[in-house]
Parts: sequence; structure tokens; C-alpha cells
Amino acid sequence: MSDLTSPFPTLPAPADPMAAALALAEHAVGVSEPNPRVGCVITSADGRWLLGQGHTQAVGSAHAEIMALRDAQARGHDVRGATAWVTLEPCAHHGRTPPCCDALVAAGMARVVAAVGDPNPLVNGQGMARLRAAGVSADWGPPTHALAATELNIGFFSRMQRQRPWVRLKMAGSLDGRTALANGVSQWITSPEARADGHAWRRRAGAVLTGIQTALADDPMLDVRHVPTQVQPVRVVLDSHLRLPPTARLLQSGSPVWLYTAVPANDARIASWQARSVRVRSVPDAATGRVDLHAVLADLTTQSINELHIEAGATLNGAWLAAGMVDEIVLYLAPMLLGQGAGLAHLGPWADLTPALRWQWQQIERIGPDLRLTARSAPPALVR
Ligand SMILES: NC(=O)C1=CN([C@@H]2O[C@H](COP(=O)(O)OP(=O)(O)OC[C@H]3O[C@@H](n4cnc5c(N)ncnc54)[C@H](OP(=O)(O)O)[C@@H]3O)[C@@H](O)[C@H]2O)C=CC1
Ligand SMILES: Nc1c(N[C@@H]2O[C@H](COP(=O)(O)O)[C@@H](O)[C@H]2O)[nH]c(=O)[nH]c1=O
Repeated sequence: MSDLTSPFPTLPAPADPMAAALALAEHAVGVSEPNPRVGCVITSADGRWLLGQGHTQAVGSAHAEIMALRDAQARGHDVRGATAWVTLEPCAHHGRTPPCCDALVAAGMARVVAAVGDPNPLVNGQGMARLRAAGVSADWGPPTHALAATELNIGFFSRMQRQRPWVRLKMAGSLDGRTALANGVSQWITSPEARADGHAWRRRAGAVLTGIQTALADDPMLDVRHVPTQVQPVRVVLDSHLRLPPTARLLQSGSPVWLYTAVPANDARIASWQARSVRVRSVPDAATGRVDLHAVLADLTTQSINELHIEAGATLNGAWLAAGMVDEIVLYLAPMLLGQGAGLAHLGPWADLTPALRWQWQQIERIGPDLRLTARSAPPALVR
């Protein structure tokens, strides 16, 4: 390995190549949706040099392995006999792009280390098997990296393994648990820092969802604008009776808007919304006369939504929670007392504590003057 013939400096290999690949994978957030966020680092046979690196690009463009191979080529490095450290098992199928395991074999890679298996039924171990069949040493990295790689793609894992998105409920409340004053005013309870942090969670999502009452009260945009992103989530409103006014701000610009309603599929208003490029699905819940939340999740799955970000009022928050369909709560708390007003979620009333919904704290962090608390209903399943 010499610098003399290359216009690029030869870089030393990172001490922990898989950790470096994971850091690259983070850059695919807000870029690769709905494809998984993957990073790849290629090191020389003796482990001393970094030959190439990359992460997943926009859907339909190159995966991490291909970007790393291209990077090595651009740096003038020969990757024959090298090791590829990739945060997700290389794909073995022809999707929008050809199989990455074949590209690694063709490039003459001697060894491939993957952090975690790809739960996509079209891959699911076949990437590693194909590499081994071609004489490449293919093994798994340590469990800590597997966990980090899964966390980064928690929605992709959820959709592949459970056939439903990872559902995250974001709430912004006061110290006394209020999300709005009694008259509906709620802007702003939390600080600009906390709201920017909230946009970073929106960026992770394929869809941001709210209820019609919030759409009417706040006229929200529901987009990602306080942090950079290449891909905007779709905006979803649950609107049983199609009350959303055509003047709503979110209809004026930005990513697609999808409405779920309880009016019959043949209602003329649905056709008129669709003529305005608003996707409308009729999913009535016969018991409540409102939108059927199970049907919403099922439809979002067919639309390849990995992470669903809910930002609604106490009514809809309570409905999602009562239905047992929320995986994670992201709660911002501002150090202010609002007194009377709306709580976090309408649940109950219960006569005793038995039916209380119990959660596990995940993380607590200070964001500017506020707190961010995350909690989960259950730890994620890890598949290899
Ligand atoms: N601080 C914060 O984090 C936030 C605060 N807010 C505040 O919350 C207030 C609005 O909250 P809220 O009135 O509770 O409204 P929501 O945003 O929770 O919307 C509730 C409405 O959603 C519709 N809906 C459709 N399907 C369902 C279903 N299956 N279950 C329940 N509801 C369904 C219903 O109207 P229909 O049947 O007519 O369709 C229902 O009235 C505003 O003041 C807003 O500012 C809002 C978001 C976040
Ligand atoms: N009030 C409140 C929040 N409210 C949420 O933000 C939405 C507005 O989104 P946008 O129009 O895109 O800025 C609003 O409708 C509600 O869902 N969020 C917070 O982080 N902190 C807050 O204090």
C-alpha cells in the first residue's frame, strides 16, 4: 500500500471498522427511506488501511457496499483479498438494484463481516450463504453492533418481521402533563431546541400522522424543516368525516397528504380529494364509526412505511395506546405548569390500577431547557 501512485492519501483503517460503518449508516437517515440505513467500510487484507467506505443512497440508487466499492476504485485501491464490514447482511436479490453479495464476490473480497442479518424474506441469510458458496469468508460481528444496526433500522425490522411499521408516539407536555390549554392553545409548550429534536424524529419516519382535531386547531405542516433531510415523510390525517378544509396549510405545499376516513368508499368527496392528488382510503371501524386504526397500519405497511410518527392530540393518542399499537413514546416535558387543559392521552376511566398501560423507560435526556423521555412497550426482537 503506497501513496506514491494515488492522487488520494491512504487512510489508516478505523480501530473498530464496524463502528465506523455504523456511523456511516447514520448518514442514510433521511436519505434511503424506505430502504434500510446501511454503512460499509472496506479494509485491506492486513487490516491496516481503509480502502473505501459508503452508505445507502436514495431508493433505487446504490447500496452501501456498492458505494464503498466505488469509493475504493475512485481512490485507486485494489480490493482483492480485502475485508468488507457491512452493517446489514448484503442483499442476495434483484430489487431495484442487483445483488450486493455478487458485487462483493466479483470484486474479489476475501472476507465479509455483517453486523446483523437482513430480515427481508428475499435475503434472510441467503446473502451470507451466497458469499460462502463463492469462497468468501462471511461471518457476523459482535452483538453490540448487531443491536445498534437493528436500532437504526427498527422500522425496517418491524415491517419485515411483524408486517407493520414501528409506531412512535411523540408528545410535548408541561410538567403537569398538559398538551394544550382548555381552549386548545398549545403553541409552544416546548423550546425551539426540543422542537428541532422532534423534527429529527420526524425525519426518521416514512409518515407523520395526526388527528383531524389537531389539523383544525393547529393547521400544522407536519414536515421536516428544523433539521436537514433529502426525503420528506408523507403527511397523514385521520379524518372520519372528511372535515379537513381544502385551505389547510399542509395541502398547499410539501410531501403527499394521505387521508384515512370512515365515509363509504363510494362517497363522492373521496373522488374529489383524489382529483387533488390527495390519497384517500375508506377504512371505517363499524364499532366506533371512526377510522379503523388496524386498517391504517395495514395500509401503511403496504405503502412501505417503516416508522410511523404520531403527533396528535390526547384523543387519538389514547386510541392508539388503548389499541396496543404504540411501540415507543417520545415525550418532551417543559418546566412549566399549564393547569387545566388536555392531558397526554385520553384513557379510561378505570376503577383501579390493573388496566393501567405499563411501559419501560428507555432513555432520559436534557434538550435545551426541556427533558426528553423515551419509553418502550417491549424490547425489540433481534433477528440474525
Ligand atoms: N402538545 C402536543 O404534543 C400536541 C398538542 N396538540 C393539541 O391537541 C389538541 C387536539 O387534540 P384532540 O382534540 O384530542 O384531537 P386529535 O388530534 O387527537 O384528533 C382527534 C380526532 O381524530 C379523529 N379520529 C379518527 N379516527 C379516530 C380513532 N380511531 N380514534 C380517535 N379519534 C379518531 C376524531 O375525529 P373524527 O371522528 O371527526 O374524524 C377525533 O375527534 C389541540 O389543542 C392541539 O393543539 C396536538 C398535537 C400534539
Ligand atoms: N405544541 C407543541 C407541539 N405540537 C405539535 O406540533 C404540530 C405543529 O407542527 P408544525 O406545523 O409542523 O410545526 C402541532 O400540530 C402538534 O402536533 N410540538 C412540540 O414539539 N412542542 C409543542 O409545544
